[in-house]
Amino acid sequence: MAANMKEVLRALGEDPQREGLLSTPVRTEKALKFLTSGYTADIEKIVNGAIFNEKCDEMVVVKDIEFFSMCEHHMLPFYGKAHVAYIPKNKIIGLSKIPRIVDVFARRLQVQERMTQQIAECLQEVLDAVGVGVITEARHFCMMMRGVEKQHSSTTSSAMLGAFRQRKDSRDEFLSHVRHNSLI
Ligand SMILES: Nc1nc2c(ncn2[C@@H]2O[C@H](COP(=O)(O)OP(=O)(O)OP(=O)(O)O)[C@@H](O)[C@H]2O)c(=O)[nH]1
Ligand SMILES: [Zn+2]
Repeated sequence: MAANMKEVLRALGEDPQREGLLSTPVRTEKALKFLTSGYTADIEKIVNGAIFNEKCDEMVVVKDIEFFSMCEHHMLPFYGKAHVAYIPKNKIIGLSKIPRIVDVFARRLQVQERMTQQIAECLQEVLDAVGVGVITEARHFCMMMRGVEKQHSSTTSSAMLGAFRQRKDSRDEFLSHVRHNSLI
């Protein structure tokens, strides 16, 4: 990857041998590998057995989870917040695992819609929940720095599974949590 980055620098009209760029191909490779590390993540390892039997069937919401992803069309960042909810079937997940799962699917070349769906499907598979809902809100650099150059537009995408798809009251409860300012 680093060798190819050298060629990219040359194609840009740069001199890869100048001092400031000498380590750039290696740095870029490292950065890109980190930003796409979700491809090699192991969900089982990440969840690490943190699934607990608990007599609980009320909605759990973890909101305002920041994420950074890369659009697969331009390889430019899109970033924002994910809001995740589930209704347990007497099985709950360690709370920190939810942002970890968000990162697994954010750290890839993505479209926002697919990322949102993948987060929901992964949680559903891990938890066998009554329902899972995911809403993401993001700003896309490919729409800001270039192209249509809109600085203020944001994109919302959602994936509703199980009860969240079938029942308006569950969806509404989730949406009211997302809309309300934090209590703390
Ligand atoms: N649905 C969706 N589209 C995205 C996402 N990220 C980037 N895009 C869009 O992907 C499209 C690619 O369109 P093309 O016409 O092939 O590419 P382009 O000529 O660079 O398009 P412009 O951005 O309009 O200049 C653009 O409309 C982008 O806004 C995403 O997460 N979801
Ligand atoms: Zn893009």
